[in-house]
Amino acid sequence: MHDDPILVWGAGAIGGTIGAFLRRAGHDVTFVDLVEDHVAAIAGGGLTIRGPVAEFTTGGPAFTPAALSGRFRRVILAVKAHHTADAARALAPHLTEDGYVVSAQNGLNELVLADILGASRVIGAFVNFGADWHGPGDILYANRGAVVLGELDGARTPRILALHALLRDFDAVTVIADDIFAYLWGKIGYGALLKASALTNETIADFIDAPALRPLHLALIGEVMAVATAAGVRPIGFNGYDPDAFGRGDAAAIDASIAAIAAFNRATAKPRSGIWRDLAVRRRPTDAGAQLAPVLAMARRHGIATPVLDRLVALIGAVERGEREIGMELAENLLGIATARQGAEA
Ligand SMILES: NC(=O)C1=CN([C@@H]2O[C@H](COP(=O)(O)OP(=O)(O)OC[C@H]3O[C@@H](n4cnc5c(N)ncnc54)[C@H](OP(=O)(O)O)[C@@H]3O)[C@@H](O)[C@H]2O)C=CC1
Ligand SMILES: CC(C)(CO)C(=O)C(=O)O
Repeated sequence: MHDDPILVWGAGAIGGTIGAFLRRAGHDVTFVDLVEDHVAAIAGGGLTIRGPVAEFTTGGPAFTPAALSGRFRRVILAVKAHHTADAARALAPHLTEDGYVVSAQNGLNELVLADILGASRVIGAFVNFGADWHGPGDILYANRGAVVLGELDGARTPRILALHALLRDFDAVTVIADDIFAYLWGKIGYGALLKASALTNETIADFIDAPALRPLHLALIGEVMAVATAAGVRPIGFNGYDPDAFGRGDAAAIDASIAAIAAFNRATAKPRSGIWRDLAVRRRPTDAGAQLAPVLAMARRHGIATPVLDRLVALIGAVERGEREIGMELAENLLGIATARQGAEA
């Protein structure tokens, strides 16, 4: 172990999986998490990765934020979007002036991190592998998926090359992007489908494959693409998702993309999204609103209507507050907004 230590902040499904692989590869990894019994399990050598991709147990120094001391040059942040600002403020004293935080998250958290830590101390990342935290030290690594890194300005710096080499010890096909925001916006479109699927108990694959829901899929992605275009971003696809197909309304290419996304999501041990798991299993607030907040704010700034995304956030909020129950009725409610919108535009 002679490289710079790595701090994983948020050692749940994503942070725990990446950190465990790096630890197994011989890197000096320290873990931070709010969940005390999970921290104790990791510190006691009981961090288990299980599932179809890999099975092993490791461990390493692990602390709650309050118990951590020292400063680090390399931090991997993997908390949910609604915890990003709190985590950034808590980790700031542990980040060296010349260090960086890489956001292994869904959403546009890089913008929040840049505000709090300064843009030069932030590296972007996009992750689409599947994992679930099942209990202290117990993480299901359900499927491999795209892992992409990038400096916010796309530069090929020595630190991005070094981070790339590091993360290839997690997934050998990790790539560096010239425009990481294009990938993050790609995940926002794809993620809108995942969020809508979380209103039901359907698997992601069945939800995406349902012909009756196609107007909803088109409306969700259409709204995201409209905001991305206004923001000057051309989203990039991954793991079957082809945003260009949706952007140009190419029916055959959309069919192929939908089929490929469904196939990708059938080959996983995590058939439902993290948001569904928070709503249905863990019964706690999700980060759906926080992931979409900057997108909806940009839509408002550009005068773009997003009725379907607005209703999606509202319905997830209603489930979080216990006012609505997950079920197909909620997807049909959302579908009604989508078809009304498409009718008005026809
Ligand atoms: N899981 C997946 O398959 C995928 C997840 N993602 C994204 O990855 C990110 C991480 O998600 P995931 O790993 O699933 O989430 P998890 O809830 O499994 O892990 C996050 C961990 O961070 C802890 N935490 C929350 N706030 C803080 C804080 N301020 N300081 C330290 N620890 C904190 C959480 O504790 P507590 O539980 O108490 O909040 C939890 O243990 C999210 O942005 C998610 O959308 C992206 C692709 C796939
Ligand atoms: C479903 C998954 C793993 C992406 O494939 C995801 O991003 C999530 O659970 O939020």
